[in-house]
Amino acid sequence: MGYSAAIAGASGYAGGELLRLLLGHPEIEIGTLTAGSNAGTPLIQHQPHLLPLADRVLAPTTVEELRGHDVVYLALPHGQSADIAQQLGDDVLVVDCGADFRLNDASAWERFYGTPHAGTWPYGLPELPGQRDRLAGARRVAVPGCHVTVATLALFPGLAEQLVEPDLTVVAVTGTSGAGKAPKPNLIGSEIMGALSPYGVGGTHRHNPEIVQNLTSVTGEPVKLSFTPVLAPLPRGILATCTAPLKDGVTPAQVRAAYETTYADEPFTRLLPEGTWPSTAMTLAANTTLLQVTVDADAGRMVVVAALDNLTKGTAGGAVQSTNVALGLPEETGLPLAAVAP
Ligand SMILES: NC(=O)C1=CN([C@@H]2O[C@H](COP(=O)(O)OP(=O)(O)OC[C@H]3O[C@@H](n4cnc5c(N)ncnc54)[C@H](OP(=O)(O)O)[C@@H]3O)[C@@H](O)[C@H]2O)C=CC1
Ligand SMILES: CC(=O)N[C@@H](CCC(=O)OP(=O)(O)O)C(=O)O
Repeated sequence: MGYSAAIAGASGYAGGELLRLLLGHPEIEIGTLTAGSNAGTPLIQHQPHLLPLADRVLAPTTVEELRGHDVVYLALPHGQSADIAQQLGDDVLVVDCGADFRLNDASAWERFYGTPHAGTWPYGLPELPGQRDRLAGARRVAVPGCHVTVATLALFPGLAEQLVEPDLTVVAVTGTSGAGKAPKPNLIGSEIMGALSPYGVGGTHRHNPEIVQNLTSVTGEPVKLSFTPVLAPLPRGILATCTAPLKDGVTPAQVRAAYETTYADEPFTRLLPEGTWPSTAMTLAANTTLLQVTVDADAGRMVVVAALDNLTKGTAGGAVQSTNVALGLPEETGLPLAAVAP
């Protein structure tokens, strides 16, 4: 094994998925695992699916515990990363699954998160144009939000190829693990089961500025976005339906060709054969984003449907993918392409 990795937040959902993936990574050895209030307890109590790590005990989340590794993954609540990262050397690769270092615009951060902006790190979405070069050799990586990954991958090819107007709608149906393990008032089992519930409606969700940032970086012009997340009674997965007005004269063949070309060589993002629509089940536990694109001629809009697993490509898989790029390893190392079915 070439590298050692510590995981802060190992008792949580993102930490658990990182561990599941790293157990299959041939170049990364799992080092210290830390938690907050659950420090001192066995990992297996919180992650009973991770039997190979049954002998591990969670340490407290301190810089001393995290030091001495080549890679440190932070899978902590927002706002916890800056202090730790500052105390880790510039030679350590720090990969933050939280939001703290994703946004360029301090005023957007303050508006949506309500705290002072900590800064901006290289953004962990290798599929974005030019991003692999920015991630190669990086020692700090900000992993995107899960809704942001799916919406960005669904929309940027149409925008980059100037096929659609930058006036976008995204409706993303999401599983509950996106909200983390900590109890939440809108995540009471008997109220979630059997219900679909919108939240963060009307441009208020904190992923709005992040999606806009990514898509603006591709178009170079302002982007208008209406984003609506919808909570669904399933543990993991996001299915996003994304639309944009077609520019005059653009044909369905041009739209399909743009997506085929953009994703032809991408290891994890695939345009499905015509007529096959993505579902969350097709991406379960895989690091994939599956897409289908069509044109609604009557509405004059491009329609892209995209699915991913919020814990795999949407968090931990994306984090490992960017780790591979940053360390100069083959990008696919340790990352599953095959999902679980049925
Ligand atoms: N879930 C998802 O789909 C996605 C999550 N993310 C991001 O990943 C990060 C982790 O999310 P997730 O795993 O879902 O959250 P969880 O609530 O499931 O896990 C949070 C983890 O952080 C630890 N923790 C909480 N408070 C503290 C503290 N004060 N000091 C040290 N450790 C603490 C918890 O430890 P303990 O068990 O001891 O409380 C636990 O290990 C978040 O920033 C989230 O936004 C990003 C994209 C998608
Ligand atoms: C179901 C649910 O609540 N999902 C979360 C997605 C969290 C995520 O992607 O992570 P960050 O918080 O790190 O951005 C949400 O919509 O806020």
